[in-house]
Amino acid sequence: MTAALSCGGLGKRYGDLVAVHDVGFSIAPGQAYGLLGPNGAGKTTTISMLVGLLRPDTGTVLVGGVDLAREPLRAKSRIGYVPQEIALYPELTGRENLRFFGRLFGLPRRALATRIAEVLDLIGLADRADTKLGTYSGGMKRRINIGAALLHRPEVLILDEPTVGVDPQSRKAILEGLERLVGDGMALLYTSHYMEEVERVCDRVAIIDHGRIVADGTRRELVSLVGGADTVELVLDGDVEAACAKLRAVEGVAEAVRTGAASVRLMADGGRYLLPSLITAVEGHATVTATQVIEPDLEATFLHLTGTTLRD
Ligand SMILES: Nc1ncnc2c1ncn2[C@@H]1O[C@H](COP(=O)(O)OP(=O)(O)OP(=O)(O)O)[C@@H](O)[C@H]1O
Repeated sequence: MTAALSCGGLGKRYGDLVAVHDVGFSIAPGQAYGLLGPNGAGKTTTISMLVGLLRPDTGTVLVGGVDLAREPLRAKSRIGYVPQEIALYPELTGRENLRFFGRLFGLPRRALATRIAEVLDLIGLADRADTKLGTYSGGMKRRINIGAALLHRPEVLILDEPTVGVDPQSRKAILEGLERLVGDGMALLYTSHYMEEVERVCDRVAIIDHGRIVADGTRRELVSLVGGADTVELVLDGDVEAACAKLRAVEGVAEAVRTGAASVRLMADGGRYLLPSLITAVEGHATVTATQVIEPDLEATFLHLTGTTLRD
């Protein structure tokens, strides 16, 4: 089967900074692929190259087998792109905003009215369609943004952190809407630094850090990379930096990083059995006031592979 979207050897530099290096993956119709990485990892730069907004220094992008560099219009017509920034008209209603974008895509007037009604249903905003956009919450505006990207029935939908700054109700509507689209055969590229969303929406995930894909696979494949290691979170009272150094030296501890003024997160094989040793190790520097042991998930995989947390 021809991939809905594939790329290989993608690279981009900004002066001396390597923003993206040798990124490649392939997404089948009906598959949701996640790019998971912290701010600055290179997600937006990668997406900008995939949608034809930024010319790659190296590599190729194929949309449904069509080469983006050779046939940009044909390739782009198959993509729906939802950027991070919202660019809509506050004085127009939700429906009028969609109409504006539909005309921009050159969709015929009559077909457009029907399509707008379908899209409004899909994004769960049919009942608010005729009120001015200026009265919408951030999450509702984001849903209109997603609707605009769907009007021309793209085969691939690319979303750049679609739930940042979004209220819980809209977040739920967005995630459910995306799951329905994927169920109907759309290919999805979803970027986020929210591990729970990527775990929920995506069949396959690439972990991206400093512009490189450090691992990719199904959730299960990625989590198995951590082996049996648990994540242990400690809240400490005292000299946290010195305590962190002591924790790193405890046998069985793979990494220990500070995650806040008084908190440390570490990875350890059989972490739950190490708690007494951890508490003893920090004695003289700090007291452990709370502990939590978490079994491996994508966040743990990320920490294991990169030595940093997703949100620092
Ligand atoms: N136009 C630019 N000029 C110079 N450096 C840039 C430019 N755009 C991005 N960068 C740098 O490239 C790196 C990757 O940025 P990018 O925006 O792709 O990351 P990201 O993972 O999307 O993060 P965010 O979620 O914050 O957008 C960062 O170090 C960023 O500062």
